[in-house]
Amino acid sequence: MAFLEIPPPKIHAICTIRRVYPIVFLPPSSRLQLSVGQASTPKARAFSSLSRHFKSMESSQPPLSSSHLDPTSNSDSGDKLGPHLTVTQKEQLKVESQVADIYRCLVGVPLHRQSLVLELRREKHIEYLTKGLNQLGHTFQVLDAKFASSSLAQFDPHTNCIVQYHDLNALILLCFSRPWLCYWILHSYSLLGEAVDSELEGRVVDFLSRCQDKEGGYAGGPGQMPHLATTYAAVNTLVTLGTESALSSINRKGMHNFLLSMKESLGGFRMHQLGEIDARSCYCAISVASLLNILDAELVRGVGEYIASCQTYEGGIGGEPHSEAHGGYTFCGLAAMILIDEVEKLDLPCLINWVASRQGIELGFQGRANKLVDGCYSFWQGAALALTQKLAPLAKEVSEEQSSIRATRDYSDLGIEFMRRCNQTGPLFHHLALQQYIILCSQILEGGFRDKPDKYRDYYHTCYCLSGLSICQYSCMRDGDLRPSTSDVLGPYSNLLEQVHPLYNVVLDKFYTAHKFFSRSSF
Ligand SMILES: CC(C)=CCC/C(C)=C/CC/C(C)=C/COP(=O)(O)OP(=O)(O)O
Ligand SMILES: [Zn+2]
Repeated sequence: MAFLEIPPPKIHAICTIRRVYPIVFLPPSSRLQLSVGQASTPKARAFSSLSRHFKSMESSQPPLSSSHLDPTSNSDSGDKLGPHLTVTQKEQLKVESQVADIYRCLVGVPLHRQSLVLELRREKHIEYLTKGLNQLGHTFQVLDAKFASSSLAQFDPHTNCIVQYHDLNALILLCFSRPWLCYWILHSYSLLGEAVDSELEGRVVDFLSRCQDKEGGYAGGPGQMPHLATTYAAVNTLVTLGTESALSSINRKGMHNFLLSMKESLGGFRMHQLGEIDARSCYCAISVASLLNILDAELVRGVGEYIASCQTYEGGIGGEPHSEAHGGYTFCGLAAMILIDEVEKLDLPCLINWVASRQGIELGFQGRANKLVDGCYSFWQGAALALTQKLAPLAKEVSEEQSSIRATRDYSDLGIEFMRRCNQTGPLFHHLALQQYIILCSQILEGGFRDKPDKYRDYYHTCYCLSGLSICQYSCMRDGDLRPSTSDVLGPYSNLLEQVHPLYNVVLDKFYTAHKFFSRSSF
């Protein structure tokens, strides 16, 4: 077959596929594409795909899909993929083909040029983020629901309704609230090692103070109802700013009352008054309480049992009991369990097995079985596995004695203690392969990151692709290591980002500052 003529060892040299993957990544659909391609020799084909790739990355516009791979196309060429394939199967083949095209670009590229191709475009990302920050500067008006959505969705100007969205996760979970935009942009900025000036910092603190409900908690905008997800975003933003005025602007007593008022009799938390209860709302509540040093037995009661009841037969965690396992909820459930020190209630080996199996042939993660790869799961799934590296390999039984200790348990140092633990194993995912997906398939050369080839960049994916990249880079750290070794950072070492605290997804140094600040006083 023609595709076999492409020499495989070059890709192998960039990313040694050790565990799940074959020596070289060439998915079956690449055979199809090569067989209908124009170029006549393997080298010519590799170079024509190289230039197509660069063109599409440079324009930052999604490349047009070729009609024979368009899953919605009913033309007879669509049948070349097989007349009996479902829409999802066709979409999967299309993604595999696009990703294969991108990776094939590296075939024959000399090592010193590979490093260029794998470079993190820091300046461009900062430029893209700064554009968003400047909008924040304009008193946040431009980031109201209608405007904020421009990076995620298109609005019909007549009805003011969403007519098209680019990422359902971002859309349904985050509701375009402005604290989320603050968090995505400022956290990305801090991962890149950038600080904001004091004028902008003051505006952000002032704006978030206006989102803070007088009874506690944060809303998506001034005068709106407080919500756990926006509360999480606002608190993480203020911790990321890390100044005295940012940290002291949080009403911790009010926050404790708000979290208690969201608590439901069986242990879970409601997202907002009369809102839904799920693993995500539990994580938001627990993460915020832990960061602010207001976590106590009253807030923790029943959370472990609720989250354990969301773990499915597959091993991952679903939103609610009996829902499908999903990477987003798996991260939330696992992180919350660690923060309340009840991780033994989960079937950990089964969870690890499920998450590790979500890293696919494209080298990135999917969110759930039989769905498409997406750059944002680099964090949700990657961080879940990074968390398990620090846990004892097997779940332990809880004794009666241990559960009685819980009633008087001090939760204030769990985030610190967790980072002191050494890794029990090496990474349980392919950390170099994932970096390859993030840099080559999600990174936009003009700045920002996207879900996958053929999608637009947005701040949500920029935040979670960078967070996932940081998780990968630091996943091999051993006791006493100050920085990751060069062999664990794909591309030039200048790609190295700041380290994140995987339980909260804030930069580690910012976490330490906040921890010290909130340890000083009780609320
Ligand atoms: C802290 C916090 C708010 C965490 C959120 C965690 C998170 C990302 C959850 C995902 C939930 C969900 C319903 C995804 C399905 O989207 P989809 O069907 O568009 O995507 P898929 O095909 O990849 O499953
Ligand atoms: Zn996504």
